[in-house]
Amino acid sequence: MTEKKKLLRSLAGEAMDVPPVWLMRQAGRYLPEYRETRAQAGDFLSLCYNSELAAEVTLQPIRRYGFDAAILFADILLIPDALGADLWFVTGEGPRLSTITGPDGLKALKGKDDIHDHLAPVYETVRILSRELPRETTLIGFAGAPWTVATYMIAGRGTPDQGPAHALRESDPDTFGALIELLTEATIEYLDMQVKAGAEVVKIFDSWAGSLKGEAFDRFALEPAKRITAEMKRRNPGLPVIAFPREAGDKYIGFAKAVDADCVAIDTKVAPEWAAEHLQPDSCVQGNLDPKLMVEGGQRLIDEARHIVDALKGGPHIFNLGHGITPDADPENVHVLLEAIRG
Ligand SMILES: Cc1c2[nH]c(c1CCC(=O)O)Cc1[nH]c(c(CCC(=O)O)c1C)Cc1[nH]c(c(CCC(=O)O)c1C)Cc1[nH]c(c(C)c1CCC(=O)O)C2
Repeated sequence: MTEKKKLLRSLAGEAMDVPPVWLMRQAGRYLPEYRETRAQAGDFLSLCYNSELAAEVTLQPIRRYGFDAAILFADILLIPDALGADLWFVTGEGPRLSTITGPDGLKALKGKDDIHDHLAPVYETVRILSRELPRETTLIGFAGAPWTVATYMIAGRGTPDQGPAHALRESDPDTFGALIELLTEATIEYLDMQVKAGAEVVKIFDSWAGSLKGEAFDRFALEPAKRITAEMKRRNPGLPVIAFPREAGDKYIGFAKAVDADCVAIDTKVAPEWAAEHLQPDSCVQGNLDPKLMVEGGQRLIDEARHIVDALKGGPHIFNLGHGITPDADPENVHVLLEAIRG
């Protein structure tokens, strides 16, 4: 009999003394082997669309550290790229896109079913990974949530307060609503292809969910996540879903249940004890070490990692960071972290 993978056991609701662990952005610039493979690909986007090399960088942190999960190497902004927006990355600054400021910009985009030729290399990356990953490692597929992706499509770049997206939401609710609708539908098609190619879990990254308040949060963060999850589970019965409405604050309460997600990922602002009390009764909780500690290292890293494990060990928990590991993290500190968690 084959043992169920550890990450899948947590997602199914099992509490464990030693939780499964993986890190957001575990394949990335803090690893010298990543920087080398990216240079070989040319640049970040070429790496995302080079299936062999994208699979290689996905596997690098698995070989080095033996994480319980691998996350497909890609980016949340490949969806706008596939829909026909222009996308490029400015080194040291971040993404740039053509902007959507009204109905014309929206009309110029492709339909939800016209994305697959463009995204075929991503599906191929997933197929390679499902062949090459160790038996015990779970393969996570992902997409950005419609709101977070829309914030980049509207502003044409990352913004501190998502101001342009909020402004369009107020001034042209039809265009804004239609963009969210298109992204919701395209995301379903995209994630479904990832699952058909071998992804065992999907995660929905809503990095800017926290800037939506009150009813706007329910309409543009919760509702799209709920629709995506429902359709993914209808098409793929038993598929586990991780939702990450980052910085949702009190809106974390009841989110997993309302969305029917198996797991909710929490950011660094959430106290793990609070998550144990308010979130774990509904679902598995993923998180939430401060990525700064991966730079700092030392006893604080060990103490904080153990604190999180202890606070959440009464229910299902996947150990992770509260946001992505940063390029200045020390690769040695990942060993320190794993030793603190696994002993
Ligand atoms: C908002 C967002 C993006 N991308 C993503 C999000 C949501 C999560 C979050 O809030 O961080 C998600 C993402 N981006 C990447 C992954 C791959 C999987 C993983 O290892 O976690 C995932 C899941 C690779 C990446 N995506 C990016 C890199 C760095 C690119 C490089 O190699 O230079 C990686 C490894 C680039 C990227 N991509 C994006 C930005 C704003 C940037 C620039 C900032 C930065 O440079 O860190 C958009």
